[in-house]
Amino acid sequence: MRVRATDLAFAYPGSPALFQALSFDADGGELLAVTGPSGSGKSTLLSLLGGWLAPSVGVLEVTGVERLALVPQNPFGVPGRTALDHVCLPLIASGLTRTHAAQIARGHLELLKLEHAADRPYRMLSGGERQRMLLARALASGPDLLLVDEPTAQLDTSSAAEVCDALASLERSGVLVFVATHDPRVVDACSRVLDLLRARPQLEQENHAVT
Ligand SMILES: Nc1ncnc2c1ncn2[C@@H]1O[C@H](COP(=O)(O)OP(=O)(O)OP(=O)(O)O)[C@@H](O)[C@H]1O
Repeated sequence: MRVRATDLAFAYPGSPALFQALSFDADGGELLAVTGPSGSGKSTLLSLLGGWLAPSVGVLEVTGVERLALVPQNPFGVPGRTALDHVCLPLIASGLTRTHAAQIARGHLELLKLEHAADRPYRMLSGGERQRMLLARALASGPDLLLVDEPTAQLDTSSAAEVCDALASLERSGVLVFVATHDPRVVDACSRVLDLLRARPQLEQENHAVT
């Protein structure tokens, strides 16, 4: 699978462009951090990648993606259902038996270092465990492209570190992952960085003004 963006620009109707002249290529197995200050368009770029929005200018080619998964900024779970139940859900929905689904789900929980919490209800998971469980559930849906929005936004330092380790391990999954973040620890866990600050129209004008 492959994503190729050429000279992308995006503006919401009636608003100035959030970014422009944004070009990049990405392949399966890469983990890209989408960075930039609050309001620079990180979540908006994820929406473009997911096909929920179309670029205002430029071309965004997403090829070979049969399945897409999103871990949103404020994810939620069912308080009384276990971590294993949550991760099994997309597998059972795709037609697997409960036993087979549980076997595969435990593998995803193990990849994200959550095997100890498999049988714990969602309400008893820490913030970092919830975030990792939701990453495991996203992986269980078998995505080619995974979009993750601000995974450490509400976490303390040690939970954020666990999530960063989990994100780094996704590189081995072969999935193409985009992570919107302004957390430098998440950026460090990623293999590449797409900095929207560099594609900000206002900044470009300021640079022209200086030179
Ligand atoms: N549907 C919409 N219509 C109009 N403006 C929007 C819409 N969604 C977002 N915006 C605006 O676009 C800008 C970029 O929003 P976006 O959420 O993509 O930024 P972000 O970089 O992810 O921000 P944060 O780091 O705070 O989550 C913001 O000013 C936001 O208010």
